[in-house]
Amino acid sequence: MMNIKKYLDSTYLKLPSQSNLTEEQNFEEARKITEEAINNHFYLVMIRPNYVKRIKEIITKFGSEVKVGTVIGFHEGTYSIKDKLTEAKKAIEDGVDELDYVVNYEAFKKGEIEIVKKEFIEGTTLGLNKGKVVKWIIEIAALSDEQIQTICTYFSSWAQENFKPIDFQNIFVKSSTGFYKTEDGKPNGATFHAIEIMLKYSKPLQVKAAGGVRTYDEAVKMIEMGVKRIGTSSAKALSENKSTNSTY
Ligand SMILES: O=C[C@H](O)COP(=O)(O)O
Repeated sequence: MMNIKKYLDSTYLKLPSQSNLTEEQNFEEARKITEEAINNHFYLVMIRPNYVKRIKEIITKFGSEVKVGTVIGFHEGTYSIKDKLTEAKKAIEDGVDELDYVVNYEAFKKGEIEIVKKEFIEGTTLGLNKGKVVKWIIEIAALSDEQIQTICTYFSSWAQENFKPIDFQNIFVKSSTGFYKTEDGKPNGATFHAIEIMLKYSKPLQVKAAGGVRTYDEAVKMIEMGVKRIGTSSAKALSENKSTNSTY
């Protein structure tokens, strides 16, 4: 059995309104997955920006090596570049280790490539200069295969033009937010088909599969394909080789 724990970004991104909880009860859910990540040695916990400071303190208090990641511009990605950078800077001040930006994929689909290029370069530069890992969520369920190929190709070439080869291990293209609303029945998260395209065209960057990964076997297959990180709200079940139906 493969030990998948070091690939897992254990995720809790619901807002209180999405889980019918008070703010403190919602934070409690984030705290629970953090303790679970610490006890099970997962790689990272992925939580909303306003929880970063307190979650980092908990991890530090435990003396654990679990990293803290947060989402920027979540979940539609349409925030301005300025707002994304402001949110990212605050998360860095609060002690975050990894920044998962949502790409302005609506701008990309409208052909406004300069917006996407600017946010990719500025957002990545901010993170790398502070020693952070940076990921760009492209929201594959909103894109055609051709669009996935194109955006991954852009990221690959912008990265090679603007950053050093040593940085490529710290820049990821990530599949999904897990929150995108699709037509009935269509998956809103990572599919093997889309991951294959991402792996092929994002090189030399890394790929993170997130959204709808619900079984150990799916996770292992993606890792064997070349994915370097799995984002999932079912980390514990996956690590124990149990499948789950839990969804956002
Ligand atoms: O970053 C997004 C989540 O990791 C994916 O969510 P999910 O596992 O609940 O579908």
